[in-house]
Amino acid sequence: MEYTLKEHFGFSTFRPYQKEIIEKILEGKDSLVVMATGSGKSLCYQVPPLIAKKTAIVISPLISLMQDQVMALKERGIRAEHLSTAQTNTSAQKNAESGQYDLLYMTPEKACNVPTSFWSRLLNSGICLVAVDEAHCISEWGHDFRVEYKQLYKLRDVLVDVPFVGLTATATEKVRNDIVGSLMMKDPHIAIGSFDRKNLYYGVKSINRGASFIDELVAQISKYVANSGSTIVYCTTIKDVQEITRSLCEAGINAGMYHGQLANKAREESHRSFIRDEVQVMVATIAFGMGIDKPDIRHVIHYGCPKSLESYYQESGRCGRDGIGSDCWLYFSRGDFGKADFYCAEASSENQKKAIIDSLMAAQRYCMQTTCRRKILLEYFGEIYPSNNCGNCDNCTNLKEENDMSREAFLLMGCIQACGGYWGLNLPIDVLRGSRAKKITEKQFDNLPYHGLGKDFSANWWKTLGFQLISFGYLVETVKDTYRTVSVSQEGQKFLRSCRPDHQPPLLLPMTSESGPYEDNRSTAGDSMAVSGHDGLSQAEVQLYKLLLEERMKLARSAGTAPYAICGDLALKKIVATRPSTKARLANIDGVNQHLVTRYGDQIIQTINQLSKKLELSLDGVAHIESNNNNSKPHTTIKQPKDLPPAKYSAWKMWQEDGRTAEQIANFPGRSAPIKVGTVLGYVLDAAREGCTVDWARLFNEIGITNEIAANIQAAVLKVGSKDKLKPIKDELPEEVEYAHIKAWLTMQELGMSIPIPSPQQPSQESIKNPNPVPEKPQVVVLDDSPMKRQKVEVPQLTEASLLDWIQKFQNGVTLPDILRHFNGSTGADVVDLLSCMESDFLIFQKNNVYKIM
Ligand SMILES: Nc1ncnc2c1ncn2[C@@H]1O[C@H](COP(=O)(O)OP(=O)(O)OP(=O)(O)O)[C@@H](O)[C@H]1O
Repeated sequence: MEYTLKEHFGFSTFRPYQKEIIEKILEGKDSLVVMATGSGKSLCYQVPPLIAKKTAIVISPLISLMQDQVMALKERGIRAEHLSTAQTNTSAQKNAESGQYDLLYMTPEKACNVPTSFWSRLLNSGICLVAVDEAHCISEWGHDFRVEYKQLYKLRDVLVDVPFVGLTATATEKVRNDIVGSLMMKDPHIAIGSFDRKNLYYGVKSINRGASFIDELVAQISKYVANSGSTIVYCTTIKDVQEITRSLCEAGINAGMYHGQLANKAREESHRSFIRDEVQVMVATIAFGMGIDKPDIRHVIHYGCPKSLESYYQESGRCGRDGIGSDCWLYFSRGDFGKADFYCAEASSENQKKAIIDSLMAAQRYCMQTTCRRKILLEYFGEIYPSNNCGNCDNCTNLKEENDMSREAFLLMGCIQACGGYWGLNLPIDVLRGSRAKKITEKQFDNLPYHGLGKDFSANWWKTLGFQLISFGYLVETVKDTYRTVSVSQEGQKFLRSCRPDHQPPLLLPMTSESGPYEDNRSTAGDSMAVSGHDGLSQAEVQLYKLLLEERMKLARSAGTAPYAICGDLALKKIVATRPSTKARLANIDGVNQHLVTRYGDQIIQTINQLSKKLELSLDGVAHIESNNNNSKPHTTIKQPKDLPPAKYSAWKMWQEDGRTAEQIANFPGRSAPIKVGTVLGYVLDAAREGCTVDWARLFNEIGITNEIAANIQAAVLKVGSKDKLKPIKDELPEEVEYAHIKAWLTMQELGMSIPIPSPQQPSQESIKNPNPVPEKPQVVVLDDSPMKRQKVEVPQLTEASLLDWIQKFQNGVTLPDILRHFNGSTGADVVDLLSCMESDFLIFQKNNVYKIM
């Protein structure tokens, strides 16, 4: 499975749930997969056909979505095709029948209407699964119900014993049950992942609609465009789409437009040019929806509040699907919340109407609350978020001023209590604002002492305060059927008891854009790059990245495909950070698949060589860029990490960014007294542990860690069996191996990186000093702590076949020291050279310093 993952997708590890789901499918079990957008669901049905060597049928709701997926799969060397009205290849169906595709995409209509003979023939060739993508379309409770999806159960009669897999990014329990029932799943394996999109930054801002805001938006988007990556601007009306597109184009930004009134052809063209990076910005209504399978969208902007949090989660979820930090900004104006009647026009029953209003209220609450946005979103979907501060939304990153709201809180809570505590927020607010509506006079709420005391503030202002008091626990919201009521909590009662009409104890609440202006210290434009920017790449590396983006664009154009299908942004950043000089090193980068190496490898290596020379960048460093998808924050940073003292940070900066040696830093003239070289090195290693990028190849070179030394340290660590104490390790090593070597090697290991072995073209210093360090005659060696523990081994001749043969014997792989010891009659450089060639030919691969057979 891991080999298939690396060969075709370029990744070396599975994401959470992927492996177990694939295993279940291969066992023939029906499965339901409910995982967030961008979490890697597709891989769960894309890997099994490559292992089982049988076709996977994928039911997908949109032709454009199928086309994009087929395009990307072909770029990974996978045989994929779609059967739909848009298919121009007349023999596709015949080819499919004879099992010529690994993945065959079909619309539900097509799947239900092809003749049974088609299925029989394909069954003969072999079908390993039927995947129903966007499976929530099956359910009338889902937000995209498609009646044709309901017919899919009929395939069960024909495809007996074929496992069915339902996949969706949003599904309530009702929807889940519908999927399982409708697809007649038998005791399915159910995998439900977290909905937290850790790499997304959520921000909200209240705006005044109009020309000046649009100017601001255009200025902000032009910064995004300059920094590469795609942007979607979602608007609530077609008029807004047209206006914003016009403003962007007038500012020279290449923007496309997508909405329901465009002709089909124009929509397809818009979609195509966005996918292929011919336009960087798409301004659209929500019609630009489910079919967007582009992994490198860096910004999703909502101009106007969406009608529900479900829609917001879906639409903002198109952002950063490749796991790189990306931004979701929502700009709302007060008018957005007055659209309930407009949305309710679609409702056919009273219940539906209530549900629509409720959804809009939830979106309004999301906009107005001052607590963690991620928590609000996740808890809305029933997931418990364990912290009150995610550190990646505006409310958690902005220092907001606090206001004493004691009097206003006293009025609102007092009024809610006086009205009985069984209304929503609207009625008590109307009472405070002095309304004499029938509902109020009938209940004689106009006689309450609170009546009219709050007319200085708008209803929205009071609502914001109400939401804040809910989020701080002074009010509680209760949902019964579809009604929400708000009452005073125990905490609120305590506050009320301590109040007198002329005096209330202080109650500090953060200022909101409604309760008073606040400065967003991570303002919408420039600073957002701090999250979605270039992850600790140096200036020269950013330049290299931009040049490689252009090269990727050229490759994509000549191949008639999308740039992301050639190579994802994250893998490209890793290429930039490592600057591989050989195809083997390129192949070893996470995200680089065999097809990419075989097809474009030479060209990429040549380009990197040329551009790196021009930008004075060294080759063969170690990448330290991570996606933000697995809980972890990006490792690389150019800002000072919180836990790194300034002295260490400045030593690291001088070493890594200014290119000084540890010795130069130790004796830097600006210092009051010189410090030890070892101390500087220790600082650099501490900085690496705190997430700062370190050019390990340079460090190893500077302190003299050769291939041999690295191999010796690894062997000593294995022998000692612990990395906690340095002395026992040092005692196992030759005199010339220093503590500094051991510390550097261990730190690199701790950070999960591979040894920067000098490339074959650049022989290690060791091999220059001592060109033939090993005895010429084969000899007998005794290995004490390696996969071949206590075996006597005849030292064999080093050839590709003998090396392959030998590695093959060890299921858990072998380390470089193991190989060096086994092929003791060959020089280290020869072994490394051969290993590199075999890696670039995808015969073997390296993970955590262990070589395994592909
Ligand atoms: N094991 C992995 N390691 C690294 N990246 C991965 C892995 N699995 C998937 N990805 C990447 O994650 C991104 C999102 O994957 P995918 O398209 O499968 O998500 P999804 O869950 O199907 O999203 P959606 O709900 O939008 O369809 C892709 O760029 C994919 O290449």
